[in-house]
Amino acid sequence: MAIKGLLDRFRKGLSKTAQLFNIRSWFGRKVDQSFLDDLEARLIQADVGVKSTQRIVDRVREAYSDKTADDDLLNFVKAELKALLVDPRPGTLAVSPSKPTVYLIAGVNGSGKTTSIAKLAQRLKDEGKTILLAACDTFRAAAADQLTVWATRSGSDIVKGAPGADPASVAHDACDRALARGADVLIVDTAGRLHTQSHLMRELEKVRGVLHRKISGAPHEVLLVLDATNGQNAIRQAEVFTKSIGCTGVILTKLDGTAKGGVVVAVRQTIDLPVKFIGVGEGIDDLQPFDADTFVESLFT
Ligand SMILES: Nc1nc2c(ncn2[C@@H]2O[C@H](COP(=O)(O)OP(=O)(O)OP(=O)(O)O)[C@@H](O)[C@H]2O)c(=O)[nH]1
Repeated sequence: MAIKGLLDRFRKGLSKTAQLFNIRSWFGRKVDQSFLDDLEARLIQADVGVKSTQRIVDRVREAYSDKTADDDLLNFVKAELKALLVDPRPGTLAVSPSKPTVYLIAGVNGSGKTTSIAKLAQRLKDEGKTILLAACDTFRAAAADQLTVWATRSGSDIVKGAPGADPASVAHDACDRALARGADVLIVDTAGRLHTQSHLMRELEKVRGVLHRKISGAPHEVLLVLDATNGQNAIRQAEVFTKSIGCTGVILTKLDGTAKGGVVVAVRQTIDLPVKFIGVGEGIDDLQPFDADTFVESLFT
């Protein structure tokens, strides 16, 4: 997508957070304690996180005390946010040298997992790849049906088990089919789980184990789907999942529905996971690769 188109899509999707960050409306104000308090409150409200907020406010205090807020200060705040988002790791998804590349997708119910898998499948399909979906959420009866609808729409193949079947055995069958058919990518959907349900965590570890045994280097990414509207709670979920299954990246959904867009900074700073994709709407094109520059620019329109 052209840079301009991407920026527009980000802007539209992030407009709620951008309303909080309307520093332009503060132009002409003196940078005094009341200004710094306002800035702090906005950053906290946007769920940037306490530590990162403090760092930004301190840096603004050092550089701008008793000056007047202007474009220069705005650019300074943007640069501070970008610095907090710098990530040396590649933003793109890992690709295995041999077929199939396996992506394991996890996240609590309602986080936007199924929708994100559908959007990801469509994206990879558009790149000319063949996709196999594995419906390993056998816990929730409707999950496989939902995934089947999306598989049909994106023209992807799907492996599913009977309701209540062992998810690890579905994963096993999916690996066999992906290998037999030479699929480029195997995307594995898993049950949504709450961190209090340790048996479900163990189940996820079991699925991971099957993928690892069946396919060289798999899973090549373990992507955690987090709902941005949960703000700091999403961070706590991420800590639990990462401990259990070693996530490699985050898909942060529903940024369009929240002013808590600052949670992107918290994900990077608190749990040290790269945000790989962000969801900025319900449409099939609304899963976008995360780009720190475009993200920050979209917050200050
Ligand atoms: N506005 C908006 N809605 C989204 C986004 N991603 C997902 N949704 C919506 O969130 C709701 C839940 O999404 P699902 O994909 O069903 O969530 P899930 O995690 O698979 O949940 P279960 O199927 O219950 O396990 C749906 O109504 C989606 O359309 C997004 O980026 N923006």
